[in-house]
Amino acid sequence: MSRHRIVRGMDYSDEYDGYNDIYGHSVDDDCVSPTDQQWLFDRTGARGQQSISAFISKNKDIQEEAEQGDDDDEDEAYRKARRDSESFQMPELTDLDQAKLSSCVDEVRSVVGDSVSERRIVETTMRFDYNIQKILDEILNEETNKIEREKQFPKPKISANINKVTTVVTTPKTPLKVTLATQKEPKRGFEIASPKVPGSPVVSGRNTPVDIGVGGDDAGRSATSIFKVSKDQAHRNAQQLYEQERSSQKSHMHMIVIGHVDAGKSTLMGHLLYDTGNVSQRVMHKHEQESKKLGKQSFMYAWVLDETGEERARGITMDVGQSRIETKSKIVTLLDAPGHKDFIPNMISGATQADVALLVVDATRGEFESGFELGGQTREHAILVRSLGVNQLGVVINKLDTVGWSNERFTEIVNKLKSFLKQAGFKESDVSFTPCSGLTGENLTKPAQEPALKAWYGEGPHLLDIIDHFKVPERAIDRPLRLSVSDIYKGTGSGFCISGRIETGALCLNDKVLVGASREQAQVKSLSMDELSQTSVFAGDQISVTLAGVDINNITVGCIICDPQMPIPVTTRFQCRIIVFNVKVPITMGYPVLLHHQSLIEPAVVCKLTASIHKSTGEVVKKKPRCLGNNSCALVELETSRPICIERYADFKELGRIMLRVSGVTIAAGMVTKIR
Ligand SMILES: Nc1nc2c(ncn2[C@@H]2O[C@H](COP(=O)(O)OP(=O)(O)OP(=O)(O)O)[C@@H](O)[C@H]2O)c(=O)[nH]1
Repeated sequence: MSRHRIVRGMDYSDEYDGYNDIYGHSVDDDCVSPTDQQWLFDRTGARGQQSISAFISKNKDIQEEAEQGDDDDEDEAYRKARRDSESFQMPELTDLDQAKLSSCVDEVRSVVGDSVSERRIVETTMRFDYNIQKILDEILNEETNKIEREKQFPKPKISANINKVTTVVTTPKTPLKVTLATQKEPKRGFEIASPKVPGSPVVSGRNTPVDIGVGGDDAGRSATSIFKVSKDQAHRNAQQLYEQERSSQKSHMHMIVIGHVDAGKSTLMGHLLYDTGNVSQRVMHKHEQESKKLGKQSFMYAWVLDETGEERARGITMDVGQSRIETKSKIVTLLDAPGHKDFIPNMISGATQADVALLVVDATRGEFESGFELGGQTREHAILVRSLGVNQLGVVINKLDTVGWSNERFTEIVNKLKSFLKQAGFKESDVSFTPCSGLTGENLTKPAQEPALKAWYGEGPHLLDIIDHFKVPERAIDRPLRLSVSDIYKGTGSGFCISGRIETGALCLNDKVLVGASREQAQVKSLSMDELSQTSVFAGDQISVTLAGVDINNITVGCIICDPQMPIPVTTRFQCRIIVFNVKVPITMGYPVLLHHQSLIEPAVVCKLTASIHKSTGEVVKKKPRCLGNNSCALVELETSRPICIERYADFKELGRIMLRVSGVTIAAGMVTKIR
């Protein structure tokens, strides 16, 4: 079973088999961590590092490579290019005037859109001393006059024969008749069903949002008549395009690396990147010298992915680090997740992008136990990734050097994990176990060299083999576009950029899309993947997009960008089937939670307990229960304070999964069954 499957024409009851597979078994109560530990965690005085000093003394300094290129020159060239492209000088203003100017520019833009240059708006604003009424009258009158002039004196068009000047009458653009007084507030798609919604995003007015209703399982599924897209976009055969563009390339996969804090995830990935030639000797030498200066040489490989000063100073990963490696058969993007429980929201956001996962456990005596049995993150991470649809798992029994490469310790850990992972919903055939040491590099990219390990493991698969043997999930390319936004930032040119993962469908340059719950229309101005520009991107790709024609305030992390011909439902209320993991207080009606859906984190309340259901059979055990306790399974309704984009699990598995958290603890995971 894959995370991205084509569900059109599928028997949904079959799909729910997978669901029972995940949630049909109980999970021990201590799967989530206690919440009352200190926020600031410092592991630099980490425990159980018996062989680090031995490693450091054995590990020869990495030789510095000859300097390659000059970063400073590149920076200067970049800065110069930026200066050249920004030749228009903004007036020098006080902070107050600057704020007044920005608000006037926004206001004018909301009426005239992109048809008038920034320079003209700024100059007119200065001329009319921030009087928005006068500025708009001036700009709109000028626009109308321009169009009238063009009507009377159409521009001559030079024909192929340069001696003969042909006059071509151009169709004038519709005059901009809008004035501030008559300007109607554009209707927001989500206002219909949610009149009481507070703090809804502003709509820019550059492109009126599509008014296609909110809520209901078919909400907004037929906007074709309202929103026109190009013929190419309307009739595109995405699967064919994918085969044309990608058939000669290696398949691409995203792998998240999870596990309890300090299990050695970053060190393992850093060393793997170094051994596969993805980190130069020069960079590694720099990390080694700098970490040595701070007395943290054991973190030198972790520094490859832990890039921020705070991460390095505290010796923990805080956000998901990204890098890529190439194996024999595929290209793999590595997502190094933070292990500490305070950063689980970041880990969840990373896991939503993953196709497969690598669970790293520390074999050191006492350390495996605290990560697995005593409320650590080993269990919670495994359950979270499974709940998010990841079903292939590689388990790395790491730091085996600290137990003298003991076969008994390896087998003991494998046995404990095997039964737990089965309960969590992983099939035995989809899970593999491998012994490693991220610090010494043992069994990472070549078969075991250490005699004590070789004695019982022989030529068993090394970590790179395990990664290479993951099956690439089938991508739902021929389904409508769904792009989940994980980041928003200002690009270098016009418009702004978002990054995220294409969950289903395809996206091409100049395509029209609908954005988030406001369903504002936008156009794709550029597409890139791994900093290389693209003309088309497909399900499974992690991409950056420059959008035009939409207000940046209407895009939020976690919102979904979708196909205008087949928009995603927008709602504030939906039903889902959940399994409750571990709650201190039983769930009752009105229970407040934080809803996690893709990268979205949104406050919500459990507004109805519809029924308690049997975990394995799905039969209703009790209608309208009063409360839900640990390990129970139920149908509940959730209500969010603002409208969100969501899909039923039966329609789009990728967008029909949710997670509920309270006070930093994951209390339930579920699947959307109905949209109200
Ligand atoms: N002996 C030994 N120590 C290791 C090994 N791998 C990592 N370490 C040490 O374990 C400590 C934590 O390593 P990290 O790689 O930062 O652990 P992490 O799992 O990425 O930590 P978080 O991302 O913050 O959860 C460091 O001091 C490493 O040097 C190993 O294979 N053997």
